[in-house]
Amino acid sequence: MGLISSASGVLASQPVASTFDFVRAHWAVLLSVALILRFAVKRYWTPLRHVPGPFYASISRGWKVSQALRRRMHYACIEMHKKYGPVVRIAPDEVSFSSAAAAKEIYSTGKGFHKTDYYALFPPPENPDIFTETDEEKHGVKRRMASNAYSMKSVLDFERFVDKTEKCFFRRLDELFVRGEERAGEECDLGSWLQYFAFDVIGEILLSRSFGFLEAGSDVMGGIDFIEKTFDYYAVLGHIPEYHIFFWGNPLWNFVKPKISLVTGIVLGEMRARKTSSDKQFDRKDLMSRFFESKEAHPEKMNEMDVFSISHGAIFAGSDSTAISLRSILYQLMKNPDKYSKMMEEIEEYDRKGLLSTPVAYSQAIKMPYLQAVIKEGMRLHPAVGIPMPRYVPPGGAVIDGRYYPEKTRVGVNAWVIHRNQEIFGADADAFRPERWFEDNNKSMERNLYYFGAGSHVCIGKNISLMEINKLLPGFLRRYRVRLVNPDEELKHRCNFFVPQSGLKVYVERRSNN
Ligand code: HEM
Repeated sequence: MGLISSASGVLASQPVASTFDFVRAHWAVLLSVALILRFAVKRYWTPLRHVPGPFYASISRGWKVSQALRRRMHYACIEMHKKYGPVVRIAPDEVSFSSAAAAKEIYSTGKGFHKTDYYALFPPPENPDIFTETDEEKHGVKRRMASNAYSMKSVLDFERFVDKTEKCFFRRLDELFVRGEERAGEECDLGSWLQYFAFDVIGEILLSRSFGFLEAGSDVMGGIDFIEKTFDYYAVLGHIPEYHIFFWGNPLWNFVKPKISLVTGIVLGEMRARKTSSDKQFDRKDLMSRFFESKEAHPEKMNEMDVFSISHGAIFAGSDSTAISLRSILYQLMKNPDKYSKMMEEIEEYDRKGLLSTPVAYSQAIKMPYLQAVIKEGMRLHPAVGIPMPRYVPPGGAVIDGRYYPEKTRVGVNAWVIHRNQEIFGADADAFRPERWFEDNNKSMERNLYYFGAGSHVCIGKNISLMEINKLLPGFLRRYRVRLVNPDEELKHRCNFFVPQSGLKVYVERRSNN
C-alpha cells in the first residue's frame, strides 16, 4: 500500500529500500568471500604454492591472458625470470622454467610430457593435424605417416621448388627496387617480401604451385592477414579454451565469420583436382603427393581428411616461422656491420673458389662455417615461437629442477628465455655474436637451442626450413647489398604464438650479376 500511496510514498519506501540494500550487501559479501576463498584455494591449496611469480598469476589465468592480449608473452617471460629466478608460476597450475636441466626433462622423448589443451583449439578442429593433435597416440600415428614426406631425402627433391621461388623473388626485387636510376633510394619492406617468399615457397613445396604473393607484391586476397588473425585469436583463447564457445566456437559465429581463406581454398581445390586423376596425386613429387602416397599405402591409418589437415598445418606452421627466422638473421647482420662484412668475406671466398653455384645448392651452403654460425645466432636471438611450449606433467608426477610437480601440472620453457640464459650462452647472451659457435662450449650451447622445439614434437619441417634458409641467404647476400633505412630503430615484434616482426625497411642495391 505504502508504495502506491503518493502521500506516504517517501516515508513508506524507505524500509523497502533498506531491505533491498541489505539483501544486496549480503550477496556482495557472500560473493566476495566465495571469490576470496576460490583465489585462496587456487593460490595455496597446491604444491605450487612455494613457486614464486606474480600474485595475479597464482590466483587466475588472467596474467597469461593479459600478456597474450598485449602480444608480449616473449618479453613478459624474460622479465618474470629476471625478477623471480629460474622457476616462475605463470598460472595457478602452470610453471615456466629457464634452466637447461628443466628443458631436457620436459622435452626429451620418452619422458611422457604431453602437449596441453592449449594446442587443441588451433585449426582445423574437426580433424587435428600433427601440430594440433594433443592425443599422443594419434599424434604418433600422424607423425609417422608424414615422416617420409619430411625426410631429408624428400627435402632434397624439393630444392628445385626453392630455386624457382628464389628466382621469382630476385626478379621482383630487381624490377621494383633496384632497376634503373628512377628507383635509386626506394625503400623496400624486406620483412613483407620475405614473408611473400616464405609463403610462395611452401605453396610450391606442398602443391607445386605458388600462392602468387611475390608476383602480386602484396598479400593477395588477405591470405596472410587471415592466418595472422587466426593466430591472434587462438594465442589468447588457447589459455582459456572453455571460453571459445562464447566467441569463434559459438554456432552463431558461422553466420558472420569470414569466408574460407585463400590458402585453405587452394589446398582444398588442389585435393579435388588431384582426385580426378590418380596419377595427379603422385606425379608432381611434392609434399601433398607424398601424403597421398602414405594414405594409399596405409588407408587404415591415414584418410583424406588427414591429407587435408596435415597439408593445411604445413602452411600454418611453416610459412611465418621461416619468414621470422630469415628476418631475424638479415636484421642482425645489418645491425652489426662487422659481422655482415665477415659474412661477405666468406661468401666472396667461396664464390671465388667456384664453390657456389647459381642458385646456391643446399649441399654447398652447409659447408660454409660462418654462414652456419650466423643462422644459429639469428635464430637463437629471435626464436619463431614466443610462448613456453606447454606440456602436462605425466601420470605419477615428475621431479623438475629438484622439485616435485604433480601430474597434470602445466610446465614449459620459452625459447626466448633459455636462449638468453647467461649460464649457457655466456655473459653476452643478449648480443649477436656468431663467433660464439666456434668456441669450446659450442656443444653444450647447441644442446640448448630450442628454436625448433625438441623431443617427440620437434619441428617436423626443420629440414625444409633449413634448406630454404641456407639456400636463400648466400644467394641473396651475394646478389644484393642491403642496409637499414632506420639503423637506430629497433625492429618491432608482437607475440601471437609466433613472434613476427614489422618494419624491416631497407635500401637494396645490386652488387653482382649472379
Ligand atoms: C625456420 C622455420 C621453422 C621454425 C623456427 C619452426 C619451429 C617450430 C617449433 C618451435 C615447433 C614446436 C612447437 C611446440 O612444440 O609448441 C614446431 C613444430 C612443428 N612445425 Fe615447425 N618450424 C619451422 C618451419 C616449419 C616448416 C617449414 C614446417 C612444414 C612444412 C613446419 C611444421 C611443423 C609442424 C607440423 C610442427 C608440429 C610437430 C609436432 O608436434 O610433432 N615447421 N616448429
